[in-house]
Amino acid sequence: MMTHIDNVLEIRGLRVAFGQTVAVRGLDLSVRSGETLALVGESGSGKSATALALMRLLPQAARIQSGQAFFGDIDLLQAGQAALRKLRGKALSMIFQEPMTSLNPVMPIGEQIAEVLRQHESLSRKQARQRATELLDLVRIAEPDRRYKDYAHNLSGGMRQRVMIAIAVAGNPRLLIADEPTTALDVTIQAQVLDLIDRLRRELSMAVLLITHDLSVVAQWADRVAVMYAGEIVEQASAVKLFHKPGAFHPYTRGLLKSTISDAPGSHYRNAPLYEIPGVAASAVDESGCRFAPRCALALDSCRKTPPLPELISPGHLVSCPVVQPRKHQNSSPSSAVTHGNHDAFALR
Ligand SMILES: Nc1ncnc2c1ncn2[C@@H]1O[C@H](COP(=O)(O)OP(=O)(O)OP(=O)(O)O)[C@@H](O)[C@H]1O
Repeated sequence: MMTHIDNVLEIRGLRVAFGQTVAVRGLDLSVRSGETLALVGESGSGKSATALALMRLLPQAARIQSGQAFFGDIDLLQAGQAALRKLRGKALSMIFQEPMTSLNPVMPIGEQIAEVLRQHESLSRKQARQRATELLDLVRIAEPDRRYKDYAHNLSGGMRQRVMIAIAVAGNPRLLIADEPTTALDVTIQAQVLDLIDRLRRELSMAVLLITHDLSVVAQWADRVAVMYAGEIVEQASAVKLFHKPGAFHPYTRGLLKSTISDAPGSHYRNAPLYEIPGVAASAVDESGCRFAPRCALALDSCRKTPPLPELISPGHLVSCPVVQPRKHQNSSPSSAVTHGNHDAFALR
């Protein structure tokens, strides 16, 4: 097996558990070469567990129960440590939320980059220094020669994240996994860092799997969006479709969209009132029916019993919800949808 020619990564049936808690339950997802795919969902939905499973960096307490994740012809979930060492930081790279914890506090940042370079390729000290300085320049750190000798604590949060990005792209990755890369930063710095990642994506022809809970980030920087709820992908669509076109969306996605005041130019959710999805996130143990049903105003009786399967409702738009395909379920009674007077999903179709 290997990935389809257009895909850099193909995940099938990924299941990750922390003891009894199933964090990721049968996740299917592909990342296309060169695209930014945003993996979106609220805290605890399993985004980080997915990323860490792909990198094979899950904590001891976690176990990959099943699945495949093809990166070229390598199944990341089966690969041995030697194969993983050859991939990580090179063809497959990751940046994390808090760069301070990943940088060595007692080694100048330039030297840290040079050291990573020397692990990748056989470079002389001088060549590694030269290339590290170029990388600092690539991530737009001014006066890279001088900054080479700085320590992490001399840098602002945004600069530290730039250094981490320089390290992550040093091996020319085909896929960069960015897990909440800007959550710890001020909003203006966030935009700069995301712009940087996007520029590098184009210049280095890499794909980006952007993990975030922030839909305004998605609207601006993603090509496609996968919405995750309680360990499953409930919807996949292009960002254009999600933010700029009316349509039928998964009730959870609609809640997310409504709860985000999107500043994206032209977004039809712009200035929408802040909206909270009622209820708490699904218990990670309960297995039956749709995981979102207990919080869903549109849930049918059948939703509580049968897990919904993903259906292609328009080109490139997959939804796991029978309610957004009402014509196929004319005999079911959309009881709560009627009593709540919430016909959006039907009206928009
Ligand atoms: N170290 C751990 N031990 C036990 N359970 C964990 C651990 N890490 C995560 N989990 C559980 O796995 C599930 C998914 O967590 P994960 O961190 O992947 O979510 P997330 O969507 O990335 O959330 P966040 O945005 O808060 O990081 C959660 O239900 C969480 O309780």
